[in-house]
Amino acid sequence: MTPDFTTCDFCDTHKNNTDGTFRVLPPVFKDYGKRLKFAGRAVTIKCFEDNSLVKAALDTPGEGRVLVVDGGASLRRALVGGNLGAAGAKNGWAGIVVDGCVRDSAELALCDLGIRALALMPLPTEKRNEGQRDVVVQIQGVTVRPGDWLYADEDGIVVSATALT
Ligand SMILES: O=C([O-])CC(=O)C(=O)O
Repeated sequence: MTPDFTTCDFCDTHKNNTDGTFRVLPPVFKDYGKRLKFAGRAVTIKCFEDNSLVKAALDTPGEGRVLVVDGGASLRRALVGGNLGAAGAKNGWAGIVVDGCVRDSAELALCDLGIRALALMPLPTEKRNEGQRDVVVQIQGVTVRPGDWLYADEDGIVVSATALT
């Protein structure tokens, strides 16, 4: 089911927010998944050119949440590919937002969840089991905390400390 919201309406309502509870991600993310519009609470991962924790998360039930991956904006390795995308969809994740790269674009386009990332990169990571989960991350300089609400549609991606209606 497509969620019923628009990021533009949220921005109209919250554009004067000054306490940082409403945040807008920079418009640098491209869309690679089957769902353009998705929303859910954030689960965060911070990692660098190692997707061990991303795989571990997507292999567990997503319960409608969004996996937010602070990959340090690396353009050198792909943190999500076709297998991980398919696992995320099968396990009920609403979406994946990667401050970094993904690969297997043809397969990702068939995955029934949202996938946003900076770019495509065919090189995979080396899995060294390094990284952190459930920490405060910076996505393109914007803070995302575990449990924040993330809303993505054709116009952009916004993050809020509370559920938006
Ligand atoms: O396993 C990886 O590193 C990413 C990948 O290629 C996939 O998800 O298919």
